[in-house]
This record gives sequence, structure tokens and C-alpha cells, in this order.
Amino acid sequence: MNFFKIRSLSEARAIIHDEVSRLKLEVERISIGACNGFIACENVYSEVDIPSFDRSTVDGYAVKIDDVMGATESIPAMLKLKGDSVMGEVMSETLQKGEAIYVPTGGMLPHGSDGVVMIEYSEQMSSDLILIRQPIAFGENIIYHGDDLKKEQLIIEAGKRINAYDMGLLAGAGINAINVYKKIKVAILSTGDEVVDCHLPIKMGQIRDINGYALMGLVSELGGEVVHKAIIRDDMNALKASVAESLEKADLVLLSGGSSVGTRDFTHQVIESFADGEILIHGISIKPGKPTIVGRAHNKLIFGLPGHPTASALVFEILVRPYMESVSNLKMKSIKVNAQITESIHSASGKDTFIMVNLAYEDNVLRAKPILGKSGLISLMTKASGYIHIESDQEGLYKGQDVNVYLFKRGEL
Ligand SMILES: Nc1nc2c(c(=O)[nH]1)N[C@H]1C(S)=C(S)[C@@H](COP(=O)(O)OP(=O)(O)OC[C@H]3O[C@@H](n4cnc5c(N)ncnc54)[C@H](O)[C@@H]3O)O[C@H]1N2
Ligand code: MOO
Repeated sequence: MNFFKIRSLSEARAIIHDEVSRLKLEVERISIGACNGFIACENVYSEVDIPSFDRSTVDGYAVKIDDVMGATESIPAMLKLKGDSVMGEVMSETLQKGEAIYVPTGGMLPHGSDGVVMIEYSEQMSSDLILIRQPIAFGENIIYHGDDLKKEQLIIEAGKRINAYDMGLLAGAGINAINVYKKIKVAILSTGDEVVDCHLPIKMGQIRDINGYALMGLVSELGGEVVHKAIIRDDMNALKASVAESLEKADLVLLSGGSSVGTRDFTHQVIESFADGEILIHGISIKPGKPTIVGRAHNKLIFGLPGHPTASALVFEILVRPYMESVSNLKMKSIKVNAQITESIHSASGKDTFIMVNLAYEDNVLRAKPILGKSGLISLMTKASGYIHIESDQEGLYKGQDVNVYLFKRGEL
């Protein structure tokens, strides 16, 4: 078998980016109760002001602020009580000078009022007389129409991953369905004679399928749908059959293990065995993750991720994630924070090196503590807040140096 034609990280990223346009996600209309986690494929604007009327935020009396200016406990303002605003109903009265109208929390304000005094600062003297014992400022305790959302304002931008609050705002605007991209369908194949699913008994020398489940989590975090998951033994025919099945069911195939050049590493051969199979990348000058394979068959990308769990997860972060984000036009940003590295780190020049770090404040300074260990350990990932990227032309980092930490937590535009 050929050894790797090693690519630089930037070459690899460019090759993968060129593949993005091959995958066109279909669009579907989905009710807002079911849209959490989907990615909006078009801008959604409000057709109304929310709220559509001026409303009180407290139980109290709608007044003209000039009428209660200077009111105190001992010298209250005396106002004529003109009536009540009723929840859910139109209030058509106009408040005149020297008048007050009772408004419950959320009730519609009368025209002409410019503040609401809370009920506890009032005393009703008779059916039409009220004392107010506190002054208020202009607009106090009022939500004006359009404060939450104005007519024609953007509610959801195309490429936004819809979250719970978006669902609430859409509902508030009376929008009950929106157009989203269908989820990217992903197949996850864990290869290796030694790999056993987590519910089965395990023998000495075997290991559990860590990568399959970690990748499932990463895919669903990104709004993808795992349509097929399997563990495949190191056998060329079994792997070919499983990849063929995956290409039928999914838009994207993720394999873990078998990416290196050992006698039982078949990923490369399997991709090439399809009539239209093509290896785009085999080997990237990154650490961890050097033996990564990227290929294509049936017009779909196949990522052969390294078997070592941290290498597989990291390669997902730096290559698969950007691919999935671009395909669905997802406007997500990797959040990076600046921190001081707590120890010197050597890195091999000529390779882009990724180090997991844990963030903590020490003496009010954010410090990044490297989590050192072999890439075969998944616990490196669970302990880490994020990673630092030492570029290929850097020799390493010295203790106390400022570094960018890319957080595993994502933000959205
Ligand atoms: N001669 C060379 N050997 C290796 C090189 C190299 O450049 N030359 N690269 C090393 C690096 S770096 C990595 S990473 C691994 C990648 O190996 P493979 O992708 O071929 O993966 P396997 O050999 O199948 O497995 C490696 C390791 O990971 C464990 N593994 C595999 N799948 C899973 C899973 N689903 N869950 C948990 N752990 C898994 C497997 O048992 C092995 O221990 O190659 C090096 N070798
Ligand atoms: O990808 Mo390998 O884990 O660099 O060790």
C-alpha cells in the first residue's frame, strides 16, 4: 500500500472546502414545535409588532406622570379613578389629566398614560378616588408595542440553528412553521476486530466503541442526524459492504480506525474499490490526526478518522465540523478566548499541533493548563475546555505566553 502523501492543514482544509458544493441539502417546512436544532434556510421576518399594544408590567394604576410628580407617603397625589383595564380586552379609554385607570400585569394601557404606579403605593379611598404615594418616571412599568420585536424585523437569520428562545419568539410573532434544511444524514462506522459495543461483554484485549458514540454526540450537536451506526471487523469485504450501505443511507460517512498503514487498515482500499472512489487526502501534517483519510464515492465524502479517540474527536473538530457547518450554511462561530499557558510546550515544527487545555482563573488571570497525554485517551477531551493550535511554523510555546484557546462550546451569530 502507498504511504501517505502528506498534506498541510491548509491544503486539507481547501480540498474539503471544494467538496462543500457537491452536497445540496433539501429544504423542508417544519412546525415550530419541532424545529429546535434545525438550521433555518432563509431569513424569517416578523409581520407584526410584539407586543401589539402598550402593556403594563405590574398590577397598578395607569397615570400621567405629571399628576404624581412629588407625591409622597404624607402628601399623596389624589386622582379620579376612571375604571379598569380588563386582561385580553381592548382598553379604549383615553386618560385625562388628574385621572387613573387600574391595569393588571400585562393589561392594555389607556391612551394618554405614560407610567404605571404599583398598587402597593396607592390607597383606594372610594369607588372613584385613589391616593398615589410615589412619583414615577416616564415609561416606568410599561412595555411599549414593538419593544420585543418590530414589524419587518429579522427574527431568524438564514443559517441560524434554531434554539428554544427562537421558538418562543416565532410563536410570539404568530409564525407556526418555517423552512429549514433537512438534517445532514451521517453514517458512523467504527472499524476494528477489537472494538465492542458498550452493551456487550468484553474480553481481555478488546476495547469499547468510544469513537462511535463520541462522534454520534458531535454530529447531533451540529444538527446532523445519525442514520446508520455499526462496528465493522477488519475485513475488506465487510468494510466495503458497510460503506456501500452507508453511502445509500447517508450524505456523509465517518469511519474511525483503519486509517493508518497497518496490514489491517482497509479504509484507503475500500474507498478506492468503488468505481467512482477517489482518495482526496491521506495523511495531514497535524498532531494528533496525521493518518486521516478523506475520500469520495458516489459523490459523497468519506472521512477516515484515526482510531485513537482524541485524534478522532480533534479531527472532527477541525475538519468535519467546518465541512458540516458550510454545507448547511450554519452561522456558528468557534469561540476563542485569550489565556496564559501554564507551562512551556515543545512542538515539532512543520506540523500543526493541537493541545487540549483546561481553563481556570488564577489571581484573576485566565490560565490554560495543558492536558498532556496520549491521543488514545478520550479523557483528554472530557477534561478539556478547548484546545490551542500551535501553527506549523511555530517551534512551541513558553510558559506565561498568551495563547488563543478554541472552546468546545460554540456560539452563534
Ligand atoms: N507505522 C505507523 N503506525 C501508526 C502511525 C503512523 O504514522 N505509522 N500513526 C499512528 C497514529 S498517529 C494513529 S492516530 C493511529 C491511527 O490508527 P488507525 O486509524 O489505523 O486506527 P486503528 O489502528 O484501527 O486504531 C488505533 C487505536 O485506536 C483504537 N480504536 C480504534 N477504534 C476505536 C473506537 N471506535 N473506540 C475506541 N478506540 C478505538 C484502537 O484499538 C487502537 O488502539 O495509528 C498510529 N500508528
Ligand atoms: O492521530 Mo495519532 O493520535 O496523532 O496519535
